[in-house]
Amino acid sequence: MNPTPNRTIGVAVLGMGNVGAEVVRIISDSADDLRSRVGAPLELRGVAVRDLAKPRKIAQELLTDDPEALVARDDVDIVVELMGGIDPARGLIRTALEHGKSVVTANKALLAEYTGELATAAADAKVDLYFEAAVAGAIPVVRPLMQSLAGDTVERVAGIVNGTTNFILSAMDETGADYAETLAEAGRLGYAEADPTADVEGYDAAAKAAILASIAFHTRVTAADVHREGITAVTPADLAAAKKFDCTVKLLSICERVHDADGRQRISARVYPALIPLSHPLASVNGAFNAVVVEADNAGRLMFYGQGAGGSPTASAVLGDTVMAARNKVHGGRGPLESTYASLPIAPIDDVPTRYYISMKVADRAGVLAQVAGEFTKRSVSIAAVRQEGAGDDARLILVTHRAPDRAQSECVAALEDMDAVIKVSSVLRLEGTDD
Ligand SMILES: NC(=O)C1=CN([C@@H]2O[C@H](COP(=O)(O)OP(=O)(O)OC[C@H]3O[C@@H](n4cnc5c(N)ncnc54)[C@H](OP(=O)(O)O)[C@@H]3O)[C@@H](O)[C@H]2O)C=CC1
Ligand SMILES: N[C@@H](CC=O)C(=O)O
Repeated sequence: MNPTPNRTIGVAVLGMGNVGAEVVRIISDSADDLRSRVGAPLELRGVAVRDLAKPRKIAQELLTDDPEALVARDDVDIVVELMGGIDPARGLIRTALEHGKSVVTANKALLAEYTGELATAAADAKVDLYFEAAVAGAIPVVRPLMQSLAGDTVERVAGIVNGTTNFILSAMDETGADYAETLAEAGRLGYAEADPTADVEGYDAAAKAAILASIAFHTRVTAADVHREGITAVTPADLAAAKKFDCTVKLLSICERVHDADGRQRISARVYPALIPLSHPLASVNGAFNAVVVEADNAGRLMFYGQGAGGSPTASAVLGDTVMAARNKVHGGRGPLESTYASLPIAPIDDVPTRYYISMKVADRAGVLAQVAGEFTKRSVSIAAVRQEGAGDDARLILVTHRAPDRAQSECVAALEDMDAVIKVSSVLRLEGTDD
Protein backbone atom coordinates (compact mmCIF):
# COMPACT_ATOMS: atom_id res chain seq x y z
CA MET A 1 0.00 0.00 0.00
CA ASN A 2 1.31 3.48 -0.83
CA PRO A 3 2.06 5.81 2.09
CA THR A 4 -0.71 8.34 2.60
CA PRO A 5 0.42 11.32 4.65
CA ASN A 6 -2.07 13.62 6.41
CA ARG A 7 -4.76 11.07 6.95
CA THR A 8 -6.28 9.28 9.90
CA ILE A 9 -5.17 5.72 10.67
CA GLY A 10 -8.17 3.52 11.40
CA VAL A 11 -7.71 0.82 14.04
CA ALA A 12 -9.97 -2.17 14.67
CA VAL A 13 -9.53 -4.10 17.91
CA LEU A 14 -10.66 -7.72 18.16
CA GLY A 15 -11.38 -8.52 21.82
CA MET A 16 -11.94 -6.25 24.80
CA GLY A 17 -10.80 -8.40 27.70
CA ASN A 18 -7.80 -7.84 30.00
CA VAL A 19 -5.55 -6.57 27.22
CA GLY A 20 -8.08 -5.23 24.69
CA ALA A 21 -9.76 -2.99 27.28
CA GLU A 22 -6.39 -1.41 28.13
CA VAL A 23 -5.51 -0.92 24.46
CA VAL A 24 -8.85 0.85 23.92
CA ARG A 25 -8.23 3.02 27.01
CA ILE A 26 -4.72 4.05 25.89
CA ILE A 27 -5.84 4.87 22.33
CA SER A 28 -8.37 7.26 23.86
CA ASP A 29 -6.33 8.63 26.82
CA SER A 30 -3.09 9.13 24.86
CA ALA A 31 -4.59 10.27 21.56
CA ASP A 32 -2.42 13.40 21.31
CA ASP A 33 0.84 11.59 22.10
CA LEU A 34 0.02 8.79 19.69
CA ARG A 35 -0.84 11.29 16.94
CA SER A 36 2.53 13.02 17.31
CA ARG A 37 4.43 9.73 17.36
CA VAL A 38 2.67 8.38 14.28
CA GLY A 39 2.39 11.67 12.37
CA ALA A 40 -1.37 11.15 12.01
CA PRO A 41 -4.27 10.51 14.37
CA LEU A 42 -5.11 6.92 15.37
CA GLU A 43 -8.86 6.47 15.37
CA LEU A 44 -10.72 3.51 16.79
CA ARG A 45 -13.16 2.23 14.13
CA GLY A 46 -14.65 -0.62 16.11
CA VAL A 47 -14.09 -3.30 18.74
CA ALA A 48 -15.28 -6.87 18.28
CA VAL A 49 -16.53 -8.83 21.30
CA ARG A 50 -18.70 -11.89 21.87
CA ASP A 51 -21.14 -10.42 24.37
CA LEU A 52 -22.52 -7.00 23.38
CA ALA A 53 -24.51 -6.74 26.61
CA LYS A 54 -21.47 -6.83 28.98
CA PRO A 55 -20.85 -3.38 30.55
CA ARG A 56 -17.68 -1.81 29.07
CA LYS A 57 -15.93 1.56 29.09
CA ILE A 58 -16.56 2.38 25.43
CA ALA A 59 -19.25 4.00 23.31
CA GLN A 60 -21.75 1.24 22.51
CA GLU A 61 -21.78 2.11 18.78
CA LEU A 62 -18.11 1.10 18.51
CA LEU A 63 -18.89 -2.47 19.63
CA THR A 64 -19.71 -5.25 17.21
CA ASP A 65 -20.13 -9.00 17.36
CA ASP A 66 -19.25 -9.27 13.65
CA PRO A 67 -15.41 -9.30 13.54
CA GLU A 68 -15.40 -10.55 9.90
CA ALA A 69 -17.12 -7.38 8.73
CA LEU A 70 -14.94 -5.17 10.97
CA VAL A 71 -11.59 -6.45 9.66
CA ALA A 72 -12.65 -5.93 6.04
CA ARG A 73 -13.86 -2.33 6.43
CA ASP A 74 -12.26 0.17 4.04
CA ASP A 75 -11.61 2.69 6.82
CA VAL A 76 -9.57 0.16 8.88
CA ASP A 77 -5.79 0.25 8.34
CA ILE A 78 -4.60 -1.80 11.31
CA VAL A 79 -6.24 -4.78 12.98
CA VAL A 80 -5.23 -5.49 16.58
CA GLU A 81 -6.11 -9.09 17.45
CA LEU A 82 -6.61 -9.66 21.20
CA MET A 83 -9.19 -12.44 21.26
CA GLY A 84 -6.83 -15.34 21.82
CA GLY A 85 -7.16 -18.94 20.60
CA ILE A 86 -6.67 -20.36 17.12
CA ASP A 87 -10.13 -19.99 15.60
CA PRO A 88 -11.59 -17.61 14.59
CA ALA A 89 -8.43 -15.49 15.21
CA ARG A 90 -6.44 -17.23 12.46
CA GLY A 91 -9.09 -16.68 9.77
CA LEU A 92 -9.70 -13.08 10.85
CA ILE A 93 -5.99 -12.24 10.66
CA ARG A 94 -5.77 -13.89 7.23
CA THR A 95 -8.76 -11.85 6.03
CA ALA A 96 -7.28 -8.65 7.46
CA LEU A 97 -3.91 -9.25 5.76
CA GLU A 98 -5.56 -10.16 2.46
CA HIS A 99 -7.46 -6.85 2.64
CA GLY A 100 -4.17 -4.95 3.03
CA LYS A 101 -4.45 -4.25 6.77
CA SER A 102 -1.40 -4.49 8.97
CA VAL A 103 -1.90 -6.78 11.95
CA VAL A 104 -0.75 -6.56 15.55
CA THR A 105 -1.38 -9.59 17.74
CA ALA A 106 -0.51 -10.87 21.22
CA ASN A 107 -1.75 -14.37 20.38
CA LYS A 108 1.17 -16.68 21.16
CA ALA A 109 -0.95 -19.85 20.91
CA LEU A 110 -1.74 -18.95 17.29
CA LEU A 111 1.76 -17.74 16.42
CA ALA A 112 3.38 -20.88 17.81
CA GLU A 113 1.55 -22.86 15.11
CA TYR A 114 0.99 -20.46 12.25
CA THR A 115 3.65 -17.72 12.17
CA GLY A 116 4.96 -19.09 8.87
CA GLU A 117 1.54 -18.97 7.21
CA LEU A 118 0.71 -15.52 8.60
CA ALA A 119 4.13 -14.02 7.82
CA THR A 120 3.83 -15.24 4.22
CA ALA A 121 0.36 -13.71 3.93
CA ALA A 122 1.71 -10.41 5.35
CA ALA A 123 4.68 -10.45 2.94
CA ASP A 124 2.38 -11.19 -0.03
CA ALA A 125 0.15 -8.26 0.95
CA LYS A 126 3.20 -6.05 1.70
CA VAL A 127 1.85 -5.16 5.14
CA ASP A 128 3.17 -5.58 8.69
CA LEU A 129 2.59 -8.42 11.11
CA TYR A 130 3.86 -7.50 14.59
CA PHE A 131 3.70 -9.54 17.77
CA GLU A 132 5.90 -8.01 20.47
CA ALA A 133 3.23 -8.62 23.13
CA ALA A 134 3.10 -12.36 22.41
CA VAL A 135 6.25 -13.02 24.45
CA ALA A 136 6.85 -11.71 27.98
CA GLY A 137 4.17 -9.01 28.14
CA ALA A 138 5.67 -5.51 28.31
CA ILE A 139 9.28 -6.62 27.79
CA PRO A 140 10.75 -5.71 24.40
CA VAL A 141 12.34 -9.00 23.35
CA VAL A 142 10.81 -9.87 19.97
CA ARG A 143 12.04 -6.69 18.27
CA PRO A 144 15.56 -6.92 19.79
CA LEU A 145 15.86 -10.48 18.48
CA MET A 146 14.40 -9.70 15.05
CA GLN A 147 16.13 -6.36 14.52
CA SER A 148 18.85 -5.41 16.99
CA LEU A 149 20.50 -8.85 16.94
CA ALA A 150 19.88 -9.59 13.25
CA GLY A 151 23.64 -9.31 12.60
CA ASP A 152 24.70 -11.59 15.44
CA THR A 153 24.44 -15.34 16.04
CA VAL A 154 22.22 -16.16 18.98
CA GLU A 155 23.24 -19.33 20.81
CA ARG A 156 20.73 -19.39 23.64
CA VAL A 157 17.53 -17.68 24.79
CA ALA A 158 16.37 -18.76 28.22
CA GLY A 159 14.19 -17.35 30.90
CA ILE A 160 10.92 -17.02 32.73
CA VAL A 161 8.21 -16.18 30.20
CA ASN A 162 5.00 -17.06 32.01
CA GLY A 163 3.79 -14.59 34.61
CA THR A 164 1.04 -16.76 36.10
CA THR A 165 3.30 -19.69 37.01
CA ASN A 166 6.01 -17.37 38.30
CA PHE A 167 3.40 -15.61 40.43
CA ILE A 168 2.27 -18.98 41.83
CA LEU A 169 5.76 -20.36 42.47
CA SER A 170 6.91 -17.09 44.08
CA ALA A 171 3.88 -16.99 46.39
CA MET A 172 4.30 -20.67 47.35
CA ASP A 173 7.99 -20.06 48.04
CA GLU A 174 7.69 -16.76 49.93
CA THR A 175 4.53 -17.25 51.99
CA GLY A 176 3.60 -20.92 51.56
CA ALA A 177 0.47 -19.70 49.71
CA ASP A 178 -2.06 -22.24 48.51
CA TYR A 179 -1.67 -23.24 44.84
CA ALA A 180 -5.37 -23.10 43.86
CA GLU A 181 -6.00 -19.79 45.63
CA THR A 182 -2.95 -18.19 44.03
CA LEU A 183 -3.99 -19.40 40.58
CA ALA A 184 -7.45 -17.86 41.10
CA GLU A 185 -5.76 -14.59 42.14
CA ALA A 186 -3.64 -14.66 38.96
CA GLY A 187 -6.91 -14.91 37.01
CA ARG A 188 -8.42 -11.95 38.88
CA LEU A 189 -5.30 -9.86 38.18
CA GLY A 190 -5.58 -10.56 34.44
CA TYR A 191 -2.38 -12.66 34.23
CA ALA A 192 -3.85 -16.09 33.48
CA GLU A 193 -5.07 -17.31 30.11
CA ALA A 194 -8.83 -17.75 29.50
CA ASP A 195 -8.11 -21.45 30.20
CA PRO A 196 -5.36 -21.37 32.88
CA THR A 197 -4.38 -24.95 32.01
CA ALA A 198 -2.35 -23.26 29.29
CA ASP A 199 -0.30 -21.56 32.01
CA VAL A 200 0.11 -24.25 34.65
CA GLU A 201 0.73 -27.12 32.21
CA GLY A 202 3.38 -25.11 30.36
CA TYR A 203 1.57 -24.76 27.02
CA ASP A 204 1.80 -20.94 27.13
CA ALA A 205 5.52 -21.01 27.95
CA ALA A 206 6.05 -23.62 25.21
CA ALA A 207 4.26 -21.42 22.66
CA LYS A 208 6.53 -18.53 23.66
CA ALA A 209 9.60 -20.78 23.44
CA ALA A 210 8.57 -21.74 19.89
CA ILE A 211 8.27 -18.06 18.93
CA LEU A 212 11.59 -17.15 20.58
CA ALA A 213 13.44 -20.08 19.01
CA SER A 214 12.05 -19.25 15.57
CA ILE A 215 13.15 -15.63 15.62
CA ALA A 216 16.42 -16.20 17.49
CA PHE A 217 17.65 -19.05 15.27
CA HIS A 218 15.92 -18.04 12.01
CA THR A 219 14.27 -21.43 11.72
CA ARG A 220 10.66 -22.52 12.04
CA VAL A 221 9.94 -24.03 15.45
CA THR A 222 6.36 -24.82 16.45
CA ALA A 223 4.85 -25.65 19.85
CA ALA A 224 4.93 -29.35 18.96
CA ASP A 225 8.75 -29.15 18.75
CA VAL A 226 9.02 -27.92 22.33
CA HIS A 227 9.46 -30.40 25.19
CA ARG A 228 6.88 -29.28 27.76
CA GLU A 229 6.32 -29.90 31.47
CA GLY A 230 4.19 -27.66 33.71
CA ILE A 231 4.23 -26.80 37.41
CA THR A 232 1.29 -28.90 38.62
CA ALA A 233 3.59 -31.52 40.16
CA VAL A 234 5.73 -28.98 42.06
CA THR A 235 4.96 -29.19 45.78
CA PRO A 236 5.72 -26.94 48.77
CA ALA A 237 8.12 -29.72 49.85
CA ASP A 238 10.09 -29.26 46.59
CA LEU A 239 10.41 -25.54 47.24
CA ALA A 240 11.55 -26.18 50.81
CA ALA A 241 14.05 -28.83 49.67
CA ALA A 242 15.38 -26.51 46.95
CA LYS A 243 16.25 -23.97 49.66
CA LYS A 244 18.46 -26.55 51.38
CA PHE A 245 20.54 -26.61 48.19
CA ASP A 246 20.55 -22.76 48.04
CA CYS A 247 18.18 -22.97 45.08
CA THR A 248 14.66 -21.96 44.13
CA VAL A 249 12.23 -23.44 41.58
CA LYS A 250 11.23 -21.57 38.39
CA LEU A 251 9.37 -22.59 35.24
CA LEU A 252 12.04 -22.08 32.59
CA SER A 253 11.82 -21.83 28.82
CA ILE A 254 15.14 -22.73 27.25
CA CYS A 255 15.96 -22.47 23.55
CA GLU A 256 19.49 -23.24 22.42
CA ARG A 257 21.61 -24.30 19.50
CA VAL A 258 23.00 -27.77 20.08
CA HIS A 259 26.38 -28.21 18.37
CA ASP A 260 26.88 -31.91 17.67
CA ALA A 261 30.32 -33.51 17.47
CA ASP A 262 30.00 -33.86 13.67
CA GLY A 263 29.50 -30.09 13.30
CA ARG A 264 25.76 -30.47 12.77
CA GLN A 265 23.53 -27.89 14.47
CA ARG A 266 20.20 -28.70 16.00
CA ILE A 267 17.74 -26.69 18.09
CA SER A 268 16.60 -27.64 21.55
CA ALA A 269 13.48 -25.93 22.88
CA ARG A 270 12.16 -27.03 26.25
CA VAL A 271 9.98 -25.89 29.13
CA TYR A 272 10.12 -27.38 32.60
CA PRO A 273 10.21 -26.42 36.25
CA ALA A 274 13.82 -26.43 37.38
CA LEU A 275 15.94 -25.68 40.41
CA ILE A 276 18.20 -22.68 39.89
CA PRO A 277 20.81 -21.37 42.34
CA LEU A 278 19.68 -18.39 44.43
CA SER A 279 22.71 -16.52 43.08
CA HIS A 280 21.43 -16.84 39.47
CA PRO A 281 19.87 -13.63 38.03
CA LEU A 282 16.61 -15.46 37.25
CA ALA A 283 16.20 -16.54 40.89
CA SER A 284 15.19 -13.02 41.94
CA VAL A 285 12.54 -12.63 39.23
CA ASN A 286 9.35 -12.87 41.26
CA GLY A 287 5.60 -12.41 40.94
CA ALA A 288 4.26 -11.83 37.43
CA PHE A 289 7.63 -10.49 36.31
CA ASN A 290 9.46 -12.22 33.46
CA ALA A 291 13.08 -12.17 32.37
CA VAL A 292 14.81 -13.43 29.26
CA VAL A 293 18.56 -13.97 28.98
CA VAL A 294 19.95 -13.94 25.43
CA GLU A 295 23.46 -15.19 24.67
CA ALA A 296 24.88 -14.15 21.31
CA ASP A 297 28.33 -14.72 19.82
CA ASN A 298 29.29 -11.06 19.61
CA ALA A 299 26.90 -9.23 21.93
CA GLY A 300 27.59 -11.68 24.76
CA ARG A 301 24.94 -11.99 27.45
CA LEU A 302 21.89 -9.65 27.49
CA MET A 303 19.08 -9.70 30.02
CA PHE A 304 15.56 -8.37 29.49
CA TYR A 305 13.36 -7.92 32.55
CA GLY A 306 9.91 -6.53 33.30
CA GLN A 307 6.21 -7.18 33.72
CA GLY A 308 5.35 -10.33 31.81
CA ALA A 309 1.57 -10.35 32.11
CA GLY A 310 -1.42 -8.17 32.88
CA GLY A 311 -3.61 -5.82 30.88
CA SER A 312 -1.69 -2.54 30.84
CA PRO A 313 1.88 -3.93 30.57
CA THR A 314 0.79 -6.07 27.63
CA ALA A 315 -1.13 -3.17 26.11
CA SER A 316 2.08 -1.13 26.18
CA ALA A 317 3.74 -3.65 23.84
CA VAL A 318 0.62 -3.78 21.64
CA LEU A 319 0.58 0.01 21.31
CA GLY A 320 4.30 0.04 20.47
CA ASP A 321 3.59 -2.30 17.56
CA THR A 322 0.52 -0.31 16.55
CA VAL A 323 2.53 2.92 16.38
CA MET A 324 5.19 1.18 14.24
CA ALA A 325 2.57 -0.21 11.87
CA ALA A 326 0.79 3.16 11.72
CA ARG A 327 4.04 5.01 10.94
CA ASN A 328 4.64 2.63 8.06
CA LYS A 329 1.15 3.30 6.74
CA VAL A 330 1.68 7.06 6.95
CA HIS A 331 5.29 7.39 5.89
CA GLY A 332 5.85 4.22 3.84
CA GLY A 333 8.09 1.31 4.73
CA ARG A 334 7.60 -2.12 6.11
CA GLY A 335 9.36 -4.03 8.74
CA PRO A 336 10.96 -5.85 10.28
CA LEU A 337 11.12 -8.12 7.26
CA GLU A 338 11.61 -11.76 8.15
CA SER A 339 14.91 -13.54 7.61
CA THR A 340 15.26 -16.28 5.07
CA TYR A 341 14.27 -19.14 7.30
CA ALA A 342 16.42 -22.23 7.61
CA SER A 343 15.07 -25.55 8.70
CA LEU A 344 17.30 -26.71 11.51
CA PRO A 345 16.40 -30.11 13.00
CA ILE A 346 15.07 -30.36 16.53
CA ALA A 347 17.17 -32.13 19.17
CA PRO A 348 14.88 -34.36 21.27
CA ILE A 349 15.05 -33.83 25.04
CA ASP A 350 16.62 -37.32 25.39
CA ASP A 351 19.80 -36.06 23.69
CA VAL A 352 20.12 -32.83 25.65
CA PRO A 353 22.58 -32.79 28.59
CA THR A 354 20.70 -31.94 31.80
CA ARG A 355 21.19 -32.19 35.55
CA TYR A 356 18.62 -33.84 37.83
CA TYR A 357 17.47 -33.27 41.40
CA ILE A 358 15.81 -36.43 42.75
CA SER A 359 14.12 -36.77 46.13
CA MET A 360 13.03 -40.22 47.30
CA LYS A 361 11.72 -42.03 50.35
CA VAL A 362 14.04 -44.96 51.09
CA ALA A 363 14.31 -47.95 53.41
CA ASP A 364 16.29 -47.05 56.53
CA ARG A 365 19.03 -49.65 56.25
CA ALA A 366 22.73 -49.87 55.50
CA GLY A 367 23.87 -50.03 51.87
CA VAL A 368 20.94 -48.17 50.29
CA LEU A 369 23.05 -45.24 49.10
CA ALA A 370 25.62 -47.59 47.52
CA GLN A 371 22.85 -49.52 45.75
CA VAL A 372 21.25 -46.32 44.44
CA ALA A 373 24.61 -44.91 43.34
CA GLY A 374 25.28 -48.15 41.44
CA GLU A 375 22.29 -47.48 39.15
CA PHE A 376 23.76 -44.09 38.23
CA THR A 377 27.27 -45.46 37.64
CA LYS A 378 25.83 -48.16 35.32
CA ARG A 379 24.40 -45.39 33.12
CA SER A 380 27.46 -43.11 33.29
CA VAL A 381 25.63 -40.46 35.30
CA SER A 382 27.73 -39.05 38.12
CA ILE A 383 26.29 -37.80 41.39
CA ALA A 384 27.26 -34.26 42.42
CA ALA A 385 25.62 -34.01 45.85
CA VAL A 386 23.82 -36.31 48.29
CA ARG A 387 21.70 -35.48 51.29
CA GLN A 388 20.34 -38.10 53.68
CA GLU A 389 17.48 -36.97 55.91
CA GLY A 390 15.17 -38.44 58.55
CA ALA A 391 15.08 -41.97 59.90
CA GLY A 392 12.78 -44.97 60.06
CA ASP A 393 9.63 -44.43 57.98
CA ASP A 394 10.78 -40.89 57.20
CA ALA A 395 14.20 -41.79 55.78
CA ARG A 396 14.84 -39.78 52.59
CA LEU A 397 17.62 -39.53 50.09
CA ILE A 398 18.11 -36.47 47.90
CA LEU A 399 20.53 -36.60 44.96
CA VAL A 400 21.77 -34.01 42.51
CA THR A 401 23.50 -35.30 39.39
CA HIS A 402 26.11 -33.85 37.06
CA ARG A 403 25.22 -33.10 33.45
CA ALA A 404 24.48 -36.16 31.29
CA PRO A 405 22.06 -36.87 28.42
CA ASP A 406 18.50 -36.53 29.67
CA ARG A 407 17.69 -40.07 28.52
CA ALA A 408 20.35 -41.51 30.84
CA GLN A 409 19.04 -39.40 33.71
CA SER A 410 15.46 -40.53 33.20
CA GLU A 411 16.58 -44.16 32.90
CA CYS A 412 18.22 -43.80 36.33
CA VAL A 413 14.91 -42.54 37.75
CA ALA A 414 13.04 -45.47 36.18
CA ALA A 415 15.58 -47.89 37.71
CA LEU A 416 15.12 -46.28 41.15
CA GLU A 417 11.38 -46.78 40.89
CA ASP A 418 12.00 -50.54 40.48
CA MET A 419 14.34 -50.89 43.48
CA ASP A 420 13.15 -52.51 46.73
CA ALA A 421 15.25 -50.07 48.75
CA VAL A 422 13.43 -47.10 47.23
CA ILE A 423 9.93 -46.80 48.66
CA LYS A 424 8.88 -43.83 46.52
CA VAL A 425 10.56 -41.38 44.15
CA SER A 426 8.67 -38.32 45.31
CA SER A 427 10.18 -35.59 43.24
CA VAL A 428 12.23 -35.24 40.06
CA LEU A 429 13.22 -31.81 38.81
CA ARG A 430 15.99 -30.59 36.57
CA LEU A 431 18.72 -28.25 37.77
CA GLU A 432 19.68 -25.31 35.54
CA GLY A 433 21.87 -22.25 35.82
CA THR A 434 25.09 -24.09 36.64
CA ASP A 435 28.00 -25.02 34.38
CA ASP A 436 28.60 -28.56 35.47
N1 LIG B 1 -3.59 -11.26 29.79
C1 LIG B 1 -2.27 -11.16 29.61
O1 LIG B 1 -1.49 -10.85 30.54
C2 LIG B 1 -1.69 -11.41 28.28
C3 LIG B 1 -2.44 -11.90 27.24
N2 LIG B 1 -1.88 -12.14 26.03
C4 LIG B 1 -2.69 -12.62 24.93
O2 LIG B 1 -3.59 -11.58 24.55
C5 LIG B 1 -4.80 -12.13 24.06
C6 LIG B 1 -5.97 -11.58 24.87
O3 LIG B 1 -5.79 -11.94 26.23
P1 LIG B 1 -6.79 -11.41 27.35
O4 LIG B 1 -7.16 -10.01 27.10
O5 LIG B 1 -6.18 -11.77 28.64
O6 LIG B 1 -8.07 -12.35 27.06
P2 LIG B 1 -9.55 -12.22 27.63
O7 LIG B 1 -10.09 -13.60 27.69
O8 LIG B 1 -9.57 -11.36 28.83
O9 LIG B 1 -10.33 -11.40 26.47
C7 LIG B 1 -10.67 -11.96 25.24
C8 LIG B 1 -11.59 -10.98 24.51
O10 LIG B 1 -11.84 -11.50 23.22
C9 LIG B 1 -13.23 -11.54 22.97
N3 LIG B 1 -13.51 -12.70 22.13
C10 LIG B 1 -13.12 -13.96 22.34
N4 LIG B 1 -13.58 -14.76 21.35
C11 LIG B 1 -14.28 -13.95 20.52
C12 LIG B 1 -14.99 -14.18 19.30
N5 LIG B 1 -15.08 -15.39 18.77
N6 LIG B 1 -15.59 -13.12 18.70
C13 LIG B 1 -15.50 -11.87 19.25
N7 LIG B 1 -14.81 -11.61 20.38
C14 LIG B 1 -14.21 -12.63 21.01
C15 LIG B 1 -13.88 -11.64 24.33
O11 LIG B 1 -15.21 -11.15 24.24
P3 LIG B 1 -16.19 -11.04 25.53
O12 LIG B 1 -15.60 -9.91 26.35
O13 LIG B 1 -17.50 -10.70 24.96
O14 LIG B 1 -16.10 -12.36 26.22
C16 LIG B 1 -12.94 -10.79 25.18
O15 LIG B 1 -13.33 -9.44 25.10
C17 LIG B 1 -4.63 -13.65 24.14
O16 LIG B 1 -4.12 -14.12 22.93
C18 LIG B 1 -3.57 -13.81 25.24
O17 LIG B 1 -2.86 -15.02 25.14
C19 LIG B 1 -0.55 -11.89 25.78
C20 LIG B 1 0.25 -11.40 26.76
C21 LIG B 1 -0.24 -11.15 28.09
N1 LIG C 1 -0.98 -16.03 30.79
C1 LIG C 1 0.22 -15.37 30.36
C2 LIG C 1 -0.10 -13.98 29.95
C3 LIG C 1 1.01 -13.34 29.22
O1 LIG C 1 1.53 -13.82 28.25
C4 LIG C 1 1.21 -15.34 31.50
O2 LIG C 1 0.82 -15.62 32.63
O3 LIG C 1 2.39 -15.07 31.24
